[in-house]
Amino acid sequence: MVNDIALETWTKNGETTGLLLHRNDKDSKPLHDYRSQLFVIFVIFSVLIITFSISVVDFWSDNDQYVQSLHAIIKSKDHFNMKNREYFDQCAPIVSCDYSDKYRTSNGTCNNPNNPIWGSSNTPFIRLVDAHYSDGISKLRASSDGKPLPSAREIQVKLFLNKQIRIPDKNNQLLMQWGQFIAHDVSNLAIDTNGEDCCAYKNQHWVSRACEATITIPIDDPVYSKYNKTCMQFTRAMTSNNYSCPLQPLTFIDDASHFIDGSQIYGSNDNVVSTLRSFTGGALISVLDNNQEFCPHSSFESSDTNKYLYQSGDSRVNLNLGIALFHNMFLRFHNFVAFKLKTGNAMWSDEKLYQESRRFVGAIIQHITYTQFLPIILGKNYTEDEVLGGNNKYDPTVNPSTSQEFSTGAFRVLHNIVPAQHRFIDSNFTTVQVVNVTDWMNCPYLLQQGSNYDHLLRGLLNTEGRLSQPSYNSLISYLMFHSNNSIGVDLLSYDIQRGRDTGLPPYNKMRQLCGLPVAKSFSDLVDTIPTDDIYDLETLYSTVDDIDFIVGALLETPENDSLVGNTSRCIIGDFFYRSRVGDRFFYDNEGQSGQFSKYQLEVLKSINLDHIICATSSVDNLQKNIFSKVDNGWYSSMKWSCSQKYTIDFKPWEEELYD
Ligand code: HEM
Ligand SMILES: [Ca+2]
Repeated sequence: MVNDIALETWTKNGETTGLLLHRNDKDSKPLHDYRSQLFVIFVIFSVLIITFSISVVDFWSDNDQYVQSLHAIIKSKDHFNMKNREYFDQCAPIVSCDYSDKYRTSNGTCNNPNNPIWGSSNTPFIRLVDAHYSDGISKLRASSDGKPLPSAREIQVKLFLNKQIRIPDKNNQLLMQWGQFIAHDVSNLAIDTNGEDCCAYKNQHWVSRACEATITIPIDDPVYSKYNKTCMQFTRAMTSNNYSCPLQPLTFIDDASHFIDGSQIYGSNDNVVSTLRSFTGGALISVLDNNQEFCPHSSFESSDTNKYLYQSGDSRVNLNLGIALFHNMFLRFHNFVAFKLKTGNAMWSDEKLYQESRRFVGAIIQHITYTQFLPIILGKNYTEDEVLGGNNKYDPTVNPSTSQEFSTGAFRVLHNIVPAQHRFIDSNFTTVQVVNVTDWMNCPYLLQQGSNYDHLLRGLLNTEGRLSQPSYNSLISYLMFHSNNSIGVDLLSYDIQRGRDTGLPPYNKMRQLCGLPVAKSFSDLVDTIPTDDIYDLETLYSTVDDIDFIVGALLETPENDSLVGNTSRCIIGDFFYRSRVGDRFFYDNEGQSGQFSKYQLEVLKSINLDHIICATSSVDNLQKNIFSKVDNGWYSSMKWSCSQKYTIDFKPWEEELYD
């Protein structure tokens, strides 16, 4: 009996005295004799001891977890197999693979020999934590007391808007642009844009699924109230149902190949790939304008010359001028590499030149991301220890898929470094134009006029970035996708609402996953969030368990030399760790069919973003650290010229030499 109770008490982990008394009341016989009383005292005493030891165990296990490395928590072998099992059981396509092939497939299939569709396009984002919906299936999460959560825009207004810090960052705007470029390599969540004006139907009895989650704007909103707007257009994301795979709870599909493989340049499936290839000399199709090379134009509204859009491997190529610039830069770089490889290998076919150039470009994108970008985003030590740590052996048990928590949550925190404006800087270092980011969304033609391509690139290089902070810039906070005569939408409201749309777990759950103690009350958040913000959170949310992930993550004080707080760093670090170790074609993996030769690898490791800029633009002087802003006063001493420093040696690719 004692053992039974003790065992039950132990297994219930802390729910002790109540359980015991309840069981005694109900189950035990009246206590008549002294022996029985002694027995009760003994039991109570044991329970007290057990209770005490459990709290000690809890205390230590919390703290123990706290110091555990990220991988010990997330990398457990079965974790990912369990999470998306339904998809794999019911909907996964069957593919046939040739594992001796040296090149990646366009959609990312056949990377993992045991699970050939892991990380391929049109497969689900993986969940690190189970989906959180109020009905367990698809309805947006509610507060713990059952009431609706505060509106996403109300949170933006009360917690973030107008808290902009205008201290310039030591990093330049190019850093932000690399981040978005990589985001689009690994993550593309299709949105159900059915053309409906959802706010027009808001109060009707029935609304389409896409329109279920419009964002309520508070009546005293400092911006939207001037336009009498109380509802923000928002449509829900597509789910696996839209991909003929009905699953519950909702499961979301990544349209991009999850690997860092340049799929945003080349396309994530064979159809897109073939529309972008010229099929001569391994090159991609391009247009020449004023002696400069640009991405091909899509036929959309081509009658109006100013309204052309670029075509590339990712549908968001035209989203903003900076991302369009990067697509053009990498198109040029691919064609530059193909040309150089052809020069050294006259016999290579178009196919061979295309695949070798793509493999080269993909390797450089990984190299820049892991050695130049991540040390700034996550901090140098964290990147070295947690993301690059260990040997460079491929581990087929690691699932490389993009996580929902990374894509809809942690990586979006870096929307806080998106600047409101870009500068166009000419070769004399004079600013010739300043543009609002929000005035040139889905409208890239400015980039192609005169020397604007080089001017914007010089602007990104030589303009201080927006300091990482708990707010987004004021323009993307109400002018996203605006037209001439209408106000736009707010990116932070979208990020919060998208988190709810995709069933992201709340902030406290993410803390727990990352080894932080679960906050039992708002005041427990003090280890990661400044006190003033905790007070504000308390006025908005019913309990500490209700806080949206991105809201908590944005408020977290950045860790050491990183740009993000503890939980974002953990989730971003997890993704980039898995994306390296779980990618059979990772550029410096040893012992795999796609492995580069020793000399090729030496060259690849010596190349960085500087080389790409030098090879593809007329910018000819670059700061030693490409993502840092250098004062132009120090111009000559702080910069290296392209011809001195940034040539690329293609000799190790000349087959004749190494056959
Ligand atoms: C001018 C710069 C940028 C603009 C205008 C922009 C805009 C957007 C928009 C409109 C969305 C979709 C919102 C939704 O409907 O849910 C989005 C998604 C996203 N953004 Fe940005 N963004 C920018 C820069 C960045 C940067 C710097 C990062 C990270 C370093 C980033 C990471 C992401 C991620 C991970 C997603 C989700 C992608 C997906 O799965 O579809 N963005 N962004
Ligand atoms: Ca990719």
